[in-house]
Amino acid sequence: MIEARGLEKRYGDKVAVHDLSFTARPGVVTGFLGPNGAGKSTTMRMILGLDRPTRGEVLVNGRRYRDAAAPMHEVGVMLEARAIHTGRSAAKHLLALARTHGIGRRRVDEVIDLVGLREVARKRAGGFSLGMGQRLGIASALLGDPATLILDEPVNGLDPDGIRWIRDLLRDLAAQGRTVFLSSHLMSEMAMTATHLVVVGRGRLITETTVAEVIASASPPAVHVRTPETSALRSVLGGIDITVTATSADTLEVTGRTSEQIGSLARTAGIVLHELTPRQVSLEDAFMALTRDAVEYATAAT
Ligand SMILES: Nc1ncnc2c1ncn2[C@@H]1O[C@H](COP(=O)(O)OP(=O)(O)OP(=O)(O)O)[C@@H](O)[C@H]1O
Repeated sequence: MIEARGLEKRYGDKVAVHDLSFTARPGVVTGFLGPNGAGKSTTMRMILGLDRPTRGEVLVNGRRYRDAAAPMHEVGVMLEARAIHTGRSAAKHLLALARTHGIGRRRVDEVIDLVGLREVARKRAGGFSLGMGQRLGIASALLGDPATLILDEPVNGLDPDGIRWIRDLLRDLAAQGRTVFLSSHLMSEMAMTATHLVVVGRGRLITETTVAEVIASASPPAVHVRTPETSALRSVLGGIDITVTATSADTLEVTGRTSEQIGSLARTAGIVLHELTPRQVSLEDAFMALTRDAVEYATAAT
């Protein structure tokens, strides 16, 4: 469990984080989402005691991280994925880390298998691809079998296979009752891994919500319709709760009716349809709308 209460961080005149309160609970993957410069890294550093809050506090499993007796067993950390410049093999790197924390060789083997690095475990980690480096970073975070995981941009630069792998792994870890907290500035990536969201903009909390709620509150999905009879279709698609926009001579974007409803209406009126496609809500758009509002609010308030 991670609990931030009234967190604030100033660098001189610059307020990087302002009165930030949120909770990341065990058993769920919580995404920490915000555009560049929103204060995510600063908040993560404060969670880990690497930066001292100007005001407020943040507790991990009920106490300050720096007061933890065995930090690696409490919190697994991967801060911003960076290339690992090490001449050591992945296995040796993990073993060295394990030794300094009183963790046995068997656990090293376990995490190597868990992150799928068995085949390259004896190769020099310095030559790893970004994806392999991410896996090694996650293996290091998992070494102490921690109750809480904090990962900064873990999906950054991964290919679709890597994203799926990390999503499944993080969901499994949460299902085991762990707290999983990860940051990203990309809503679409976050929607694939997290279920809960803490959204920040300009150092302030915008909302604590769920991915499902963001999708539901986004502007209603449109249906893309292609027909040689646009004016006939327009006339049967009347109603105050419906909007029909022509996007070309033979295509319409319709909101307020499902594709099933449009198809049935067209059939009843004997109108030929060449295409009928429900559009996915753009999560990136929903996120932009959320953060844009906060920026406007901040501007209006000052
Ligand atoms: N040491 C520092 N001194 C002065 N300003 C800082 C310092 N660290 C961060 N900031 C500022 O605080 C704000 C928040 O930065 P932070 O790196 O926490 O954001 P972020 O959400 O992690 O962004 P990104 O996704 O780009 O890493 C930014 O405006 C940044 O320029």
